Amino acid sequence: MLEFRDGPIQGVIVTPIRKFADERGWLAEVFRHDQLEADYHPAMCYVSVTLPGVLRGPHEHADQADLFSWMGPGEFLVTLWDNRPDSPTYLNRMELTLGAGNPGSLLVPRGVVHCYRCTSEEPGLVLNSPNRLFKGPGRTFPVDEIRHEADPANPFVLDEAARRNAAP
Ligand SMILES: Cc1cn([C@H]2C[C@H](O)[C@@H](COP(=O)(O)OP(=O)(O)O[C@H]3O[C@@H](C)C(=O)[C@@H](O)[C@H]3O)O2)c(=O)[nH]c1=O
Repeated sequence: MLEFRDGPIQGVIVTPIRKFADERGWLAEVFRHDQLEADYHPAMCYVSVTLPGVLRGPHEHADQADLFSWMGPGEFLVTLWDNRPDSPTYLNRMELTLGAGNPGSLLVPRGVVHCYRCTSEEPGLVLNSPNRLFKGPGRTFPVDEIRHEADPANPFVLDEAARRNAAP
């Protein structure tokens, strides 16, 4: 059984999202190539909405890095685990709260297992700007995903469930 400990994960980057608000509403930058290493420049972007209480993941990518942006509506609890045996932070776990109350983006390198749960009473929105195309050019390749959530006995699935059950 894997033993996790709380701590930073090498290569994970958390960046606050600054909202420029005025009488019309607000505007925020989501990513800039001058602030991202070239290997992490996004290849595409998609948006998803997650219903209250619902968990997406945990899973990881063999090659892709995800660049998530949470800016509301909604709030999320995000959990990451370093699953790279050659990493100095192997088996470290990070938890973050991101969304309308704490807008931010999160770079998740390959090999870092990740999941997020919508914790608000309203559905939550997230953008993802990964550095690879989903299913590759023309959607002709297999999906790059290791879906830990498919196995209820998986250590990442069990760790997420244990922490949620222990939460006040
Ligand atoms: C990710 C993705 C999915 N889809 C389609 C496939 C499927 O029919 C539908 C829902 O996709 P999924 O079930 O893979 O969605 P989901 O399980 O929410 O996948 C996401 O989970 C979070 C935790 C992540 O880390 C992301 O990288 C992403 O993999 O959308 C695309 O067309 N393009 C995409 O880029």
